[in-house]
Amino acid sequence: MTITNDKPSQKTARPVTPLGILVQQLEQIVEQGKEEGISSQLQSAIESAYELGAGLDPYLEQITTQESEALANLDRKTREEDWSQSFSDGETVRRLEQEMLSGHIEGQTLKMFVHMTGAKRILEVGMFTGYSALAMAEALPENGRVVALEVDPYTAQLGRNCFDVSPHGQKIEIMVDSAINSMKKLAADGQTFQLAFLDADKTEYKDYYRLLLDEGLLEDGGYIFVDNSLLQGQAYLPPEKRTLNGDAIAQFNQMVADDPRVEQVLLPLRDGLTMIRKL
Ligand SMILES: C[S@@+](CC[C@H](N)C(=O)[O-])C[C@H]1O[C@@H](n2cnc3c(N)ncnc32)[C@H](O)[C@@H]1O
Repeated sequence: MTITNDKPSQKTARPVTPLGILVQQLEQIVEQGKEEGISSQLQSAIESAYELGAGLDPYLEQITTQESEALANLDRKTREEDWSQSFSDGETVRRLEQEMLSGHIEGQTLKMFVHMTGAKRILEVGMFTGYSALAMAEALPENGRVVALEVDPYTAQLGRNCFDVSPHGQKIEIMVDSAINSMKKLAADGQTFQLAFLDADKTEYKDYYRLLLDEGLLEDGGYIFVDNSLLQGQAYLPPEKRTLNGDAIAQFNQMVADDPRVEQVLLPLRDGLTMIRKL
């Protein structure tokens, strides 16, 4: 059995989703089985399990509407960047990595959600190089707006350069500051949003959620989409297997589940995407 992965972005990116991690582990078990000469029946069973898992993401990529040229360009620029060098050189204020980018499937999902909800004012918390911001902007009408929050000026500028070559880029306004500061400013200005996408500091998700619901940033009937709500499986793995971020996500998920002001569903897409509706 040959294990291949044709997509250049996936060759170098380390797995950051429960499925990606599971597939990597199965790949190691398949190889180990060959070395240790296990029974052909067991070898064949683990190869089938590997095949089932490994085929899913490439298939989703294949049958999902292809991304625009502007999104493909943004993805390429993000992968070309040497993020660890940029951090060592002091260009980025945070340690960033290409794996942070949401990408094709999640971008198309968010774009579809914007069409379905008819949202015109969107708040993105955690922009990075702007893949999700631009994907959502592509679904907005001309008078729609995405306010994208990002603490790192370098990545915000990289995103801005990519937005400027898209016909939808002018719908995106970037605020460079800590997300909490920006959200407080927006609330003080009386700004409201119909849709918010949370994707910044996992340990601050609870604060973003409270600011949206308690400070009036999210309109009644509005939606919050939350990325990484499975956090590589740590949300449901035993507490001793969780990192600080895993703990934060598990607590955040429970807080949302216990909140009678909303209804929600956690979609097992990529690293988990929770859809929350304010009642
Ligand atoms: C996972 S990435 C966002 C990915 C992006 N949504 C996409 O689709 O490509 C998280 C981003 O949030 C930013 N971030 C982290 N903590 C932040 C904070 N406290 N305030 C504002 N931005 C923050 C990071 O600099 C990083 O660029």
